[in-house]
Amino acid sequence: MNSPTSSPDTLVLYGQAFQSRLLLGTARYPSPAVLEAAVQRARPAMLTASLRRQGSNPAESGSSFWELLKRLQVPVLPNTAGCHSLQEAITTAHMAREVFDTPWIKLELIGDDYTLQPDTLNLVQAAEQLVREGFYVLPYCTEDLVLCQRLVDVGCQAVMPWAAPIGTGRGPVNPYGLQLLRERLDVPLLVDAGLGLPSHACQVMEWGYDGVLLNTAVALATDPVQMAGAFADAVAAGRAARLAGAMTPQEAAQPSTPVLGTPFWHHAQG
Ligand SMILES: CC(=O)[C@@H](O)[C@H](O)COP(=O)(O)O
Repeated sequence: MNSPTSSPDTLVLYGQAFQSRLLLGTARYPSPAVLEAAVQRARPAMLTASLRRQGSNPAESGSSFWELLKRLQVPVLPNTAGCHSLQEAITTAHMAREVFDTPWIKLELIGDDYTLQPDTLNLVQAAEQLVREGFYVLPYCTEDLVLCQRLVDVGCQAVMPWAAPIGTGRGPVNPYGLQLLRERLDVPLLVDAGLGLPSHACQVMEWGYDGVLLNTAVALATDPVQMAGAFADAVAAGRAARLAGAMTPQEAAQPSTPVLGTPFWHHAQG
């Protein structure tokens, strides 16, 4: 984490600036060594960690996973993965704040076990309570515009819609909905879950998303370290393209090499 003014194009969430726009999950890697190498390659803004899934207390020494997290020196974003009720998510967030000594929480409240779709009916209430308690809440949600607007209304300074169900790697299944959401909401938006290829990440960044959070596509790649690098490069490329301003697609072919006149195209002529 850096000061908000350290670079001209930083990701700023809850007033804190990050040099990378990629957030990585830490589950399902073949080994701690591979996870470590993947993180070193991608240098993500944050690493998610689940208290419930790791099943041990990071405050206790001797747990190799928690030791590894500390060694990596990447900010940890605890999550409430696996929580199915509002109270369970709130309690897990409280525990995470205590053990990680951080106000950050990725709020995951599962409403359907088959699709792992978030419980959109209770998510807003959970987010509202955690924001009121001083948490920096990053809610995992669907791309529903009204839901995302309500999350912003209750104080979420960033929102994380899915591209597709967690772990499917299908990429953005509702491109129209995700693009519409980007147009309508003026807060940082990060796509969380369902990305399978670096091109998916690049695509959502080109649409103007501020970052992506992913896990499975890197952890289950044949070479997770190389894939971590590919995603980091894709996120940076998509962001650069967004900032560069894409050309407008044309109906008809236009020769890129004019036969006569100047080889330079002046905007005034366009
Ligand atoms: C680990 C984590 O934070 C996941 O909850 C996240 O949603 C990533 O999803 P994928 O595994 O589909 O990338």
